[in-house]
Amino acid sequence: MKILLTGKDGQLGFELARALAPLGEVLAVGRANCDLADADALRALVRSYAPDVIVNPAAYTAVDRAESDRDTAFAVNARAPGVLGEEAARLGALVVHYSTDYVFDGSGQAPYTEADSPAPQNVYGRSKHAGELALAEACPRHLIMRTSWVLGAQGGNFAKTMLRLAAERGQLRVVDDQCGAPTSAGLLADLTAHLVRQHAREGGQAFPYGIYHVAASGETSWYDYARFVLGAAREAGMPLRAGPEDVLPVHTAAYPTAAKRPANSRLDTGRFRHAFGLRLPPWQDGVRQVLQQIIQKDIDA
Ligand SMILES: NC(=O)C1=CN([C@@H]2O[C@H](COP(=O)(O)OP(=O)(O)OC[C@H]3O[C@@H](n4cnc5c(N)ncnc54)[C@H](OP(=O)(O)O)[C@@H]3O)[C@@H](O)[C@H]2O)C=CC1
Ligand SMILES: Cc1cn([C@H]2C[C@H](O)[C@@H](COP(=O)(O)OP(=O)(O)O[C@H]3O[C@@H](C)C(=O)[C@@H](O)[C@H]3O)O2)c(=O)[nH]c1=O
Ligand SMILES: [Mg+2]
Repeated sequence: MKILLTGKDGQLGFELARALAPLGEVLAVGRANCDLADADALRALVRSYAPDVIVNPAAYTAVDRAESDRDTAFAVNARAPGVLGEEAARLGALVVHYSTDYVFDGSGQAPYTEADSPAPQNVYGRSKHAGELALAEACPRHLIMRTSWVLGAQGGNFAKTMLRLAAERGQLRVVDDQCGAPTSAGLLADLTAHLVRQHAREGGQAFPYGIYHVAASGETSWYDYARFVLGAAREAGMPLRAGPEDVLPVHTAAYPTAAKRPANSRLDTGRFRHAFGLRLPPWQDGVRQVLQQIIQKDIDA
């Protein structure tokens, strides 16, 4: 099996390079050898490698920056998945792609299902939703995993931001009225490998292609997540100026950002768990694992 992996230096791409390695020959590309905003170059790359599977974690993920950089966000998040889909369809290849809780408007308290209509509130969310549609239309053999609040040891994320701020300051202010589930890149990569393997064995008519909500189980707010991270980091002996007790809860209105974020980022993962018979561990497990890796990296450095 030949697998083309984009975004190899991102949080998820880094973990996918590890998790996909035992399944076949993996061509892992990053920004340096594959600019996703260059549709012609992307098309040429897929044609020359002719993969059986394309795994596409590359994305424009700077949520606030996207508000003032709409064209790039759409080129990477909307157009590129369409191009990958078109080329995959010609090859009969599978495309695995990732999307976000930010496609929803975040109203209500109930977890969103795949049947709920997206209504993104920011440019990033609109570009990711456009990418879902472009891929699905171009290539019926797709798996789109909509996930939330991704964190990994490689790359940037909220947990790392909290560790950095807590090392610099004695107090942090974090919003407590946006809820979701932090999901580790390692978990998403391992789940992806299971799906790719299952597809290689029994792909075809019976395979449950489509869009799935995939996140760690449980839920939290950014505020409680920040407190959890600082508590675990302190237990592990990290030198921090601010601990969990130094995090102040604030309302979204008191923490202005360029992009509007959904208050409800809960994803109902029932469809995924039943279709593939896989369990989604609690978010705390993934956060603890990533923190251990970050701390180990610190010690090694
Ligand atoms: N991060 C999160 O919280 C969430 C992410 N997702 C989705 O999951 C997927 C993986 O996200 P994650 O790993 O966290 O994202 P990262 O931002 O960690 O990684 C994305 C990678 O894509 C690369 N990239 C961006 N633009 C281009 C381009 N024009 N050409 C080539 N490469 C490019 C980035 O490079 P560079 O660093 O140089 O820009 C980076 O290496 C994405 O589809 C994202 O939308 C879904 C929900 C939550
Ligand atoms: C740094 C910081 C953020 N916040 C708030 C802002 C925001 O509402 C929330 C999270 O901030 P961030 O900017 O780190 O997170 P953000 O970049 O919005 O994270 C999102 O990224 C994209 C790619 C996704 O797909 C989403 O699932 C989600 O993970 O916390 C504070 O309240 N205090 C702080 O000190
Ligand atoms: Mg961010």
